[in-house]
Amino acid sequence: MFSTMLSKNSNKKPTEKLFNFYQDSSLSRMINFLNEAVVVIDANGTIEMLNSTSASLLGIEKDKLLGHNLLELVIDDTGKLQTYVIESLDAGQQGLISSPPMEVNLQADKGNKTQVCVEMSISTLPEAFSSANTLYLCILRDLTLHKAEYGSLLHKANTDYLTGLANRHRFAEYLDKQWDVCEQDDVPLSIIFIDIDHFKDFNDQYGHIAGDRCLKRIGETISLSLPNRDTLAARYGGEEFALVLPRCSAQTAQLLAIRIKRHISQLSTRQFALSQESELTVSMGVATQMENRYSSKEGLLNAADTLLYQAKSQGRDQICFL
Ligand SMILES: Nc1nc2c(ncn2[C@@H]2O[C@H](COP(=O)(O)OP(=O)(O)OP(=O)(O)O)[C@@H](O)[C@H]2O)c(=O)[nH]1
Repeated sequence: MFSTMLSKNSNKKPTEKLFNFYQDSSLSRMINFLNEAVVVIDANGTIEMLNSTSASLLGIEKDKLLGHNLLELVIDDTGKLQTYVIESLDAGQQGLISSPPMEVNLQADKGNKTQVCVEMSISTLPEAFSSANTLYLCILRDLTLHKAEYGSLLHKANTDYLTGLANRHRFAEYLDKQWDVCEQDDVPLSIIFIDIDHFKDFNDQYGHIAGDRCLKRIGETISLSLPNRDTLAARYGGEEFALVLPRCSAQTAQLLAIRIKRHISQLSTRQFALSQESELTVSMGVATQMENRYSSKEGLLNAADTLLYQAKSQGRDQICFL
């Protein structure tokens, strides 16, 4: 599999087996003791030495890698990384270099993994190790675990734990971005606020656990009612939800609000494992930025909030919009 990968990328044969020369060198013996994945390349990127840790990182036997070009293993459609590595190597010919670490995807052959994400740093080896040719030490650090952990932390930082919707932080970030798009492209942007009516009474009557189940179910109902992937639904506060609707006119936002309200009203309290049937209603405020109606995103948010409180003060269970 690895040879197929390489032959796809290059018609070149492995370069003259200079690596045989280095195989028993003290450097080669030394890197084999290291826990870090280390690859030694020449100025063209040809792999002259590597240790077992790097071979196992890529899931490719050492002998198959020796003599091949490290750049052929780099996966980068733009070619920017290859250029960067080549430039670093060229610079290394002029003097000692130590490139800042960069994130690279390398071809691999590990079970069902055909690539591995690593942080690569390149430094020139002192002449004493290099004989006639300049050699470079590439240290590869596996980022797979780090990336998975980062992804999971990012998800947690942006998500409301109870409902799985976006949290307020993510809401603010997304609104910022969409406000800029709305200003630049002169397209509408709508906000919907949704607040459960008399939720304190619900909690008092059925308890907080049932209250949590109710919030979760309403979150799911909102999610399932969203028109497209650009719409962001967030839990804005305790029993309040908020939606950002990019490129969405006032009329479309109002129709969506009506749909969500209908779907929520179809939820029966029996679904929250309660014996008694009682009505669950929400109040909503809908505001749209169009024709520069608001001078800031805060103005837009205030408008949606004021409309929500108008809906509450007019008797709840209704939608207010301009
Ligand atoms: N179960 C549960 N309750 C919550 C959570 N967050 C906030 N609440 C409750 O939501 C209720 C909100 O009460 P209020 O702000 O008085 O609003 P309300 O009773 O819905 O009345 P109106 O909004 O005026 O219709 C409080 O009882 C909070 O304890 C939560 O995560 N879980």
